[in-house]
Amino acid sequence: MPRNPADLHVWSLPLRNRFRGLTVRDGLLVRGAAGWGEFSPFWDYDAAESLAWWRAAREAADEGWPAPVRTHVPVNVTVPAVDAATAHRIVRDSGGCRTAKVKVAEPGQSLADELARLEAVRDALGPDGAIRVDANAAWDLDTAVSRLVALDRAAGGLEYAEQPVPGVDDLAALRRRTHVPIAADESIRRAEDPLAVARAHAADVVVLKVQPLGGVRACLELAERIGLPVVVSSALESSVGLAAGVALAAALPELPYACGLATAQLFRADLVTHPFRPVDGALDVRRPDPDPELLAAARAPQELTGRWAARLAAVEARA
Ligand SMILES: O=C(O)CCC(=O)C1=CC=C[C@@H](O)[C@@H]1C(=O)O
Ligand SMILES: [Mg+2]
Repeated sequence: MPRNPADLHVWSLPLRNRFRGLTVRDGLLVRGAAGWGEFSPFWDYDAAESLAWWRAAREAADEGWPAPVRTHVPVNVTVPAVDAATAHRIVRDSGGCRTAKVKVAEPGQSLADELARLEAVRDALGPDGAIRVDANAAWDLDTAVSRLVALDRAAGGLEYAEQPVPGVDDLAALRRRTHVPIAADESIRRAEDPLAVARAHAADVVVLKVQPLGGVRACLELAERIGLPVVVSSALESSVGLAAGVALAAALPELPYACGLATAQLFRADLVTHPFRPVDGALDVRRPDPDPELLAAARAPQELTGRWAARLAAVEARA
């Protein structure tokens, strides 16, 4: 069904540090009977791959989400591939997060940069915090084996390594060659068959993201079928989109790990008056509405709005 243009808002918000190669994040909000949904596939996702993201936005706008079973969601602070001093500050100012996820394998950076970052994060977190790393599938198997030895030592122990290598077979092989637990992210969210990870015993933990996996209900069903511990992470959404991740984390029967949903901290501005910021290392389970003034301030330039309209039309043609 075509949407009323008044119910669609294209936004663009600056990030504090480069993340996933981006310094600005943009997306589209859609309003329906159940509230606001967010559609914000990264620009390297084509129309076919963006369809799941649109399903998630439609679920938020038209149906809403299943009831929560908890009132708070423990979260990790996300540390981009920044220098050690910045990493230290990000962890210190994280709102009490006891888990840090540190980006590694950034193009142009050395192992020494990563070791310094991890040491700084450990220093800021103290001895009892948990540190995980995310390599976004950048290493080959042998590199991953040796890097994890060094990073594990610098961090004073790693909780897990997220997607150190690309494929399911390599994840499974790496898991046999390291004592660091393995989490699968891209092998779930960009895979033809997200259950292959479980069949191949390729991971100890799976990362689920609401938009790329087609909504909160789709993720709950997938979590049940995968049968491995789940970490809910954001896809770098505004706080309107983050609410869907929070709803998933709040509805999962078990939540043994901190979730990667504290990414509002990576934004310089947001669309809601009270963005999702951790207090005592956890987010409140709630669903904030966008603030009209903040929406107006984040309004995308006309050229970008046109590109999102074209993108949405291409995705809807496939829906
Ligand atoms: O998990 C987190 O702490 C934050 C979310 C996060 O890291 C990501 C969000 C969006 C895009 C991805 O490159 C990245 C990830 O790989 O998990
Ligand atoms: Mg990841």
